[in-house]
Amino acid sequence: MSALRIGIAGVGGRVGRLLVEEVRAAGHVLAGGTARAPDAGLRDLLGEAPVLPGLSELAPLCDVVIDFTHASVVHDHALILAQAGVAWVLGTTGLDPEAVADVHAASGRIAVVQAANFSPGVVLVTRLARLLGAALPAPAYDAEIVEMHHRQKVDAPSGTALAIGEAVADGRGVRLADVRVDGRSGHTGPRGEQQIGFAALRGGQIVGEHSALFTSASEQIVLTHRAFDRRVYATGAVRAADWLRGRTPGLYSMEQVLGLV
Ligand SMILES: NC(=O)C1=CN([C@@H]2O[C@H](COP(=O)(O)OP(=O)(O)OC[C@H]3O[C@@H](n4cnc5c(N)ncnc54)[C@H](OP(=O)(O)O)[C@@H]3O)[C@@H](O)[C@H]2O)C=CC1
Ligand SMILES: O=C(O)C1=N[C@H](C(=O)O)C[C@H](O)C1
Repeated sequence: MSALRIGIAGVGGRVGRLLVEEVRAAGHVLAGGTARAPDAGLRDLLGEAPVLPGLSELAPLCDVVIDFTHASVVHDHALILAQAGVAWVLGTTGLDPEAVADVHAASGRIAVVQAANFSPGVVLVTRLARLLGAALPAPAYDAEIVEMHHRQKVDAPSGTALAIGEAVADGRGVRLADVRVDGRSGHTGPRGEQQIGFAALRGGQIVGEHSALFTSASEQIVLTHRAFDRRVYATGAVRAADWLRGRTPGLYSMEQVLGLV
C-alpha cells in the first residue's frame, strides 16, 4: 500500500507531537504541521517536514489532515479542507452546534472520520453503554457519567463523556438534550427520574478516565475506561487516516474504522 501524505493540525500539542511519531511509524509521509509559534524543538521534531502557520498553507500538501486543535477553529478548518478536497480526521472536542453543523457540511464534499475518542477501548465502552442504557432503563436505574482529566483540559464535560451519555440516551430511546444535567450544585431538588447526570473532575496529568454508572435501589453496575498513555489516541487517529483512503465523501465513525458496524 502506498504511503499517504498526512498533515497534522496542532502539531505542537500534546496529541500532535505523538502523531508525528505515529505517522512515521506507520510508514506514511509527514507532510507537515500547523503551529502558530513553533520553537526550535518542534522544528527539530518535524525535520524536513514544514511547520506552517495555518491550515490554508498545509492542506495543499496533504491527502489527509489529522486535527487535534481547538473548537474555535473547526469552522475555518471545515471550509479549508472541503475547498481543498482533503480528507479529515477530527479529534477536537468541545464543539458547539454551529461547529457540528460545519463538520456535517464539509462531509458532503470530503471524507471525514470524527471521534471524541480514538481509543478502541472507548469505542467498545460506548457500545456497552448503549446496551446497558437499554437493558437498565429509568426510573429503576439512574445513569450518571463521571470523567477525570489533566488540569490543562479546556472543555467539560469531555467529548467522550458526552458520547457515552448519547449512547445511554439512545439505548433508552430519549434525546440526551432532554435529560442531560451537568455538575449539580446547591438546592437541586431530588434527582429527576429520567436524568443522565455528568460530573467532570480535573487534576494533575490524568490522561483520561470515564465511568458510566447505573444505580438502582439494590445494585450498581459501573463501566470504566482508563487511558494510561495518550499515544492510544494518536495510534487510533493514524489508523482512521489510513482507513479513509479512497472513501467517498461522508461522515464516518471510529466504529466503522474498527469494522464494528
Ligand atoms: N478524539 C480524541 O481521541 C482526543 C481528543 N482530544 C482533543 O483534542 C484537542 C487537543 O488536545 P491536546 O492535544 O491535549 O491539546 P493541546 O492544547 O496540547 O494542543 C492543541 C493544539 O491546538 C492548537 N490550537 C489551539 N488553539 C488554536 C487556535 N485558536 N488556532 C490554531 N491552533 C490552535 C495549538 O497550537 P499552537 O501551537 O498554534 O498554539 C496546540 O498545539 C482537544 O479538543 C482535546 O479535547 C484530546 C485527546 C484525545
Ligand atoms: O483533552 C483530552 O485530554 C481528551 N479529550 C477527549 C475528550 O474530550 O473526550 C478524549 C480524551 O478523553 C482525552
